[in-house]
Amino acid sequence: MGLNVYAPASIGNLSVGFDILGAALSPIDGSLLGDSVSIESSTTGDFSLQCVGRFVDKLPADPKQNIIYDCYLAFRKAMADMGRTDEVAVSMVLEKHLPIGSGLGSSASSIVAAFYALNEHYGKPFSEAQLLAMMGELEGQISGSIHYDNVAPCYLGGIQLMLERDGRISESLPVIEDWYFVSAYPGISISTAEARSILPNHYSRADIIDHGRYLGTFIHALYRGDGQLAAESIRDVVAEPYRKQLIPGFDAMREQMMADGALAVGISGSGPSVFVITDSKEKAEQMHQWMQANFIQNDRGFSHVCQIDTLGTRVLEETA
Ligand SMILES: Nc1ncnc2c1ncn2[C@@H]1O[C@H](COP(=O)(O)OP(=O)(O)OP(=O)(O)O)[C@@H](O)[C@H]1O
Ligand SMILES: N[C@@H](CCO)C(=O)O
Repeated sequence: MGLNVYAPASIGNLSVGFDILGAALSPIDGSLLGDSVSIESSTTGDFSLQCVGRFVDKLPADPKQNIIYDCYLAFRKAMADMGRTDEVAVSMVLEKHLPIGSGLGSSASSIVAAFYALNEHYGKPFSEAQLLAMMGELEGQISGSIHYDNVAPCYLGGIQLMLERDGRISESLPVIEDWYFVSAYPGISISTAEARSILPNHYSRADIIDHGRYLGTFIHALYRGDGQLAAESIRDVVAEPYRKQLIPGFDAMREQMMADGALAVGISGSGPSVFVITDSKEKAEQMHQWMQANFIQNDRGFSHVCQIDTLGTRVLEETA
């Protein structure tokens, strides 16, 4: 029996909770924005990985350099640690729909889809919390430090706040139902590790106070269902001032979106994708058109009108 698992794109940080907030995205036109992984028992007795999809060309040529293989090794080791050593190897297919270094949680999407598929295939040996811990570790291998703000929303859906306590890595926050997100990827790539390395090691007292106030107000406003206040609190003093120089046309885009009635504008994860929040579907469609005409740099770029994906990672198909 085989399975096909889909893991949605995500916005790390949400511009107000660096490394500790993230949201999963779902295009409102019903299309899928995320990687998927198919899995079945190997007929040769060896692990195999085949990669297909629009953004496959920038993946490492050797499947054993793909993060999916590291997920498989980590999963098998964890199973061996619980005494399961005689399991049959698997054949996996990765459909790579998220561009690498996009700010859409591309590696997270592959990692989460892979672990979820492995867990389903081997009869769910691990709990949600155990899987999330493994996902975070693998994401940390790629970007240089463990952060869950892509893997947690990608896996669990919704808006996630990282608690990072034993067994409670992440918890869901309330979602503002009438928020529309325009998510635009300009078509260039930014390495997460590099985008982290340009951030300051120290912040001023004023920045720390502002950051605490914006984040506290944001979470308070979500619990009150006050979308206006929540969106107004989306202000980034930690990353945007330093990272926006890596994104061509960022300031002009922000100015245009605010003039067009955006409630908030920010960098998606470590960029170069950006997100815009509005409470009007019509405005979101207009902003999406503007992004396509003005922000996207080449034919690899794209834009989508999305809402929060509350389902998270799921099985799309089971085959006999
Ligand atoms: N399945 C995979 N998906 C994405 N990246 C992979 C995968 N397998 C290996 N890699 C490697 O991992 C690195 C991912 O880099 P990085 O963390 O900057 O990108 P990302 O996770 O795609 O970024 P973002 O979260 O901004 O979308 C690249 O060097 C890429 O070649
Ligand atoms: N929180 C991470 C997300 C990376 O996608 C960062 O901004 O570096």
